[in-house]
Amino acid sequence: MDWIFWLIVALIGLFLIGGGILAYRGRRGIEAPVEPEAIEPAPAPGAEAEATTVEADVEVVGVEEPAAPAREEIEAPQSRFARLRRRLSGSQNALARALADLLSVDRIDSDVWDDFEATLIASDLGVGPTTELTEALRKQLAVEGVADPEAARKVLRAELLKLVDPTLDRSLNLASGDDDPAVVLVVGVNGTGKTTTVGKLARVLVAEGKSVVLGAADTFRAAAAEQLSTWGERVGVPTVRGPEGADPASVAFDAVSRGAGERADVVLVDTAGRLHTKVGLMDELGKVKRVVEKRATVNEVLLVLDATTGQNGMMQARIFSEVVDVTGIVLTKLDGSAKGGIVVQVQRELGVPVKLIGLGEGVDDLAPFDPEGFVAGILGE
Ligand SMILES: Nc1nc2c(ncn2[C@@H]2O[C@H](COP(=O)(O)OP(=O)(O)OP(=O)(O)O)[C@@H](O)[C@H]2O)c(=O)[nH]1
Repeated sequence: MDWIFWLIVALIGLFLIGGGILAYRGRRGIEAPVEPEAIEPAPAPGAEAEATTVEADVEVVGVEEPAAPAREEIEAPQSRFARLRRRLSGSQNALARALADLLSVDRIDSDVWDDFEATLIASDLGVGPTTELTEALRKQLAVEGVADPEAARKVLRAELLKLVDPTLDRSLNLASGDDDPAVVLVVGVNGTGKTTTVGKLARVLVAEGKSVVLGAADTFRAAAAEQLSTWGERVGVPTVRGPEGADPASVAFDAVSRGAGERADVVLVDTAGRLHTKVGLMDELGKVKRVVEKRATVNEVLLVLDATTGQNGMMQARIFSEVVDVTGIVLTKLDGSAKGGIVVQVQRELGVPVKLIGLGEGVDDLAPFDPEGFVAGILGE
């Protein structure tokens, strides 16, 4: 009977070992990290040909992963703009000075008007708006006079506001399709503050709870992609970039594909803006837009202009607007410019509103443009 006893012991042993293995495997199954499903964005109809060329053109070498998702509190838009207002009302502001001078004289004779006009032109208001403003003020102040500076100031405020045009829609169009992200192309000459603007804008959007992907399509300068990746890490969003000298359209396409694959809300694409030749620029930016549009709709083309460059900036604005359909202007470095008049001139010439302004090098120094606040700043209020 011994053998029956030993058989029972062996069976119990086997049962216990088998059960242990099963229990261990079961636990591992729950604890094992779930592999993310690879999402391959489906090419848009008709996109295959150019997308294939694009992929053959260049290999996108890296997708910089963000260090950690950042969802910090950022300064409210109104208070960001209030800082600009304070900076504008500083004494270096030519427009503010001209207006203050006008209000301080007892009698406005033709010399005073001539000086006034010259200062307005020097502040980049443009000849047309300068003439309009002077004419309107001459008419109204001839009736009401400047004896009552408060009343005169009111006239000035109203006329300036008319020039800046509070009726324009300055909101960013970030309406995305069901599956596609909203795409914003940021264009402009290098050095105007494009990359910085993309970074600051990403920060604002992330703080609003939006998911963002950055595209470093400024492949001309390796440092530009590096700079954008740094912003991406800082803000906690991925940056899609290619090797130095890669086809910008390819990088832009990949960034938008990645955004679509991840169901991101917005893809911000930083482009290179070398004004080597108008044709070259047209080819480059035209191709970026065309290729991106095979994957998703381009919602906004934001032109970044450096307010300190005055008439040179206006020339750039004209060229870019001929090359690509600009939908909004970002005026940077208004903090360091005595030439706030460029807001009026550039809107007039391009027929496109200033939507955002850069007012410093800090991470929160980008604000939505507010016409009333801007005019108040110019008037030193
Ligand atoms: N004062 C001030 N400086 C700014 C503002 N916006 C950008 N800058 C500075 O302008 C310089 C150029 O900015 P970038 O963002 O590198 O310009 P970019 O157009 O991308 O040029 P590349 O980097 O050459 O492609 C940087 O030193 C920024 O910090 C602003 O609103 N005010």
